[in-house]
Amino acid sequence: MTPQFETTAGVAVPAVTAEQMREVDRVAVDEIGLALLQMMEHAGRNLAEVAREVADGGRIVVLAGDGGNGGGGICAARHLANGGADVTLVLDRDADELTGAAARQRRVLAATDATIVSESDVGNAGEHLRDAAVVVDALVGYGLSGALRGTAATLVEATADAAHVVSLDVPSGVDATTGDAPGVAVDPDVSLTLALPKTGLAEAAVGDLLLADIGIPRGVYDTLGIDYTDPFAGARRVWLRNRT
Ligand SMILES: NC(=O)C1=CN([C@@H]2O[C@H](COP(=O)(O)OP(=O)(O)OC[C@H]3O[C@@H](n4cnc5c(N)ncnc54)[C@H](O)[C@@H]3O)[C@@H](O)[C@H]2O)[C@@H](O)CC1
Ligand SMILES: [K+]
Repeated sequence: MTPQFETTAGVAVPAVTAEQMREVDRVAVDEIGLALLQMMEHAGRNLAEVAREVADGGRIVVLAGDGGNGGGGICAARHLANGGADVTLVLDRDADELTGAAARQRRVLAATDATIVSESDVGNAGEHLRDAAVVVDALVGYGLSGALRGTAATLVEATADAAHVVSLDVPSGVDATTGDAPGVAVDPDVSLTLALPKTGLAEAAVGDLLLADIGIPRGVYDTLGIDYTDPFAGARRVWLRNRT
């Protein structure tokens, strides 16, 4: 039985596997014409607003990988810096290794006064996270393959002592479909998942669960035969709970 979620207003929200979400992404981009950067901007803006609320004026550290999840985190760092927050971006690889949308987001971030730490400067990962009011986890989302390894794993281990952790889409290290953690995984206070909740979020430790509207038109879900009712009612994001 596919786990179901619902909004606090009682609207049923279907959960999807990583594979199904990849299909949603593909149809949105290839068939409907929505650009990845458009969806990523909504992801990043929502993430920035959530992180800003939790930080309450304190320092924010964003951990970012090199995929769509990382791109959303780097975008959030821009919106946070634009709003005057004290933001540090810590990358799990060197900045010049970033590709695609994540590279584009990092290029734009350079026009803010955010501090950018590349993998080679990470050194003692805990150092960068020590006095953060909020750590944003944008290392890996539904693109996880196997147990977290390398700098991403090191950074995830350092989040254990963080005051507050907000994960983008899926806590890094958690399998979006099953909820299993093959290796280390983030144990967040809040997870901000995108467009539709993933089936694994019903099983994993996700903290409080928020669903963000990233502007996907219902025609994408209709094309894929996903029974979708708008859960947002005009809001940018809504709280979800497991549907018993
Ligand atoms: N419609 C959607 O669902 C959208 C999703 N977006 C984001 O895009 C994400 C999916 O993007 P991608 O497919 O690029 O994948 P991810 O960004 O989830 O993960 C890929 C990255 O994780 C790293 N990685 C994977 N397994 C690892 C492991 N075991 N150890 C260390 N590093 C590992 C890869 O090197 C790569 O850098 C979603 O989770 C979401 O955050 C947004 O960009 C906007 C649209
Ligand atoms: K994540």
